[in-house]
Amino acid sequence: MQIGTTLSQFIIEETRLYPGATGDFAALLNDLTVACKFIAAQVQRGALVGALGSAGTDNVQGEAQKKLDIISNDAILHSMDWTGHLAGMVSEEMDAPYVLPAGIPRGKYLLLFDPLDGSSNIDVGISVGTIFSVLRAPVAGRDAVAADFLQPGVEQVAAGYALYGSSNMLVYSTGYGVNGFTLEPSIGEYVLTHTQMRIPEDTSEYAINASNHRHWQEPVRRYIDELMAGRDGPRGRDFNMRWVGSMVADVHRLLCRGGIFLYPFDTRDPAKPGKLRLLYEANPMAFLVEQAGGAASTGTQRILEMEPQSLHQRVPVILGAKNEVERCVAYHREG
Ligand SMILES: O=P(O)(O)OC[C@H]1O[C@](O)(COP(=O)(O)O)[C@@H](O)[C@@H]1O
Ligand SMILES: [Mg+2]
Ligand SMILES: [Mg+2]
Repeated sequence: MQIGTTLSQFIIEETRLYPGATGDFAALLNDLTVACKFIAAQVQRGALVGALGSAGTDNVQGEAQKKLDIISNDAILHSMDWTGHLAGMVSEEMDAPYVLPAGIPRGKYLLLFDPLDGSSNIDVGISVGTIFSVLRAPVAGRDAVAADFLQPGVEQVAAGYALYGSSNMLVYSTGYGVNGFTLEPSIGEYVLTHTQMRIPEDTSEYAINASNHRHWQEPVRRYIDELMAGRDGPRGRDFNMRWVGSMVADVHRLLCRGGIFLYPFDTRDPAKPGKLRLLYEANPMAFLVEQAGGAASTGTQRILEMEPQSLHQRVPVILGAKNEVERCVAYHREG
């Protein structure tokens, strides 16, 4: 019996594809996995270690924070802030860039993350995860400022997520496809289990929070209504719906068996043109989906080409099976 390819081994071998690589990136990713294993352990122990429930505080976006939002945020900050590979970090749970400790060298990478995605699901035992994105610092060796993080998603050096579910997984891409690793608890290592994950161009499964139907714009309403009409409607076949409510789990399903996921523009709050955050959710997931052969759009623009305006900007998200995303985008063009 053999262990298989561990994530550390895979990262180091993949790094050799990049001429002149210093090993900083491999080290960065390895350090991040330590935090993910820690968070996975907290999620698994849940109520036993008092990790469930509300923290009694709000984040910068006015959302109630769960204890695990804060535990996860702190775990990532403190697994990463001593390494010298980073020039800065931003997170969904922090107003401004994290100030790295004094006396630590400033590196060449930026880390952006949603420490616990799907946190409203945490108290009821449903899959949650951590989403991350890595950018190059425009100026290496000094503290990053907020503007340094406002790079379009096409500039991502890597993106990925850890899924805390029925299995604990780590899925990531550096631009050479998407690979998935499962945490083998007996040795505490992520082991390669999902090689070159692909999203088929067509699908019969969609994911959307249908309770917002009345708030959607006409193109999305038309697209979803046609799916729901099934074989009696213009599509002439039936579609199935799945909605976990943790983006990380919904996107993982897409990468495992295909589908389309939508959190579209809606008219509930004019200040929020979408629910999901560009830097912490939309960009990393769009990167993975495109790397797996899918597409990712706001409905009117490729997500990865958006020029971010602010750290906590929200955007509409339509991603997954290429032909379905293109159809939905075409409906937006037709108005
Ligand atoms: O229940 P809603 O309002 O439709 O929102 C669901 C969406 O919100 C999110 O939970 C937002 O993530 P956070 O838990 O990190 O705030 C997504 O994962 C998910 O797709
Ligand atoms: Mg989230
Ligand atoms: Mg979150």
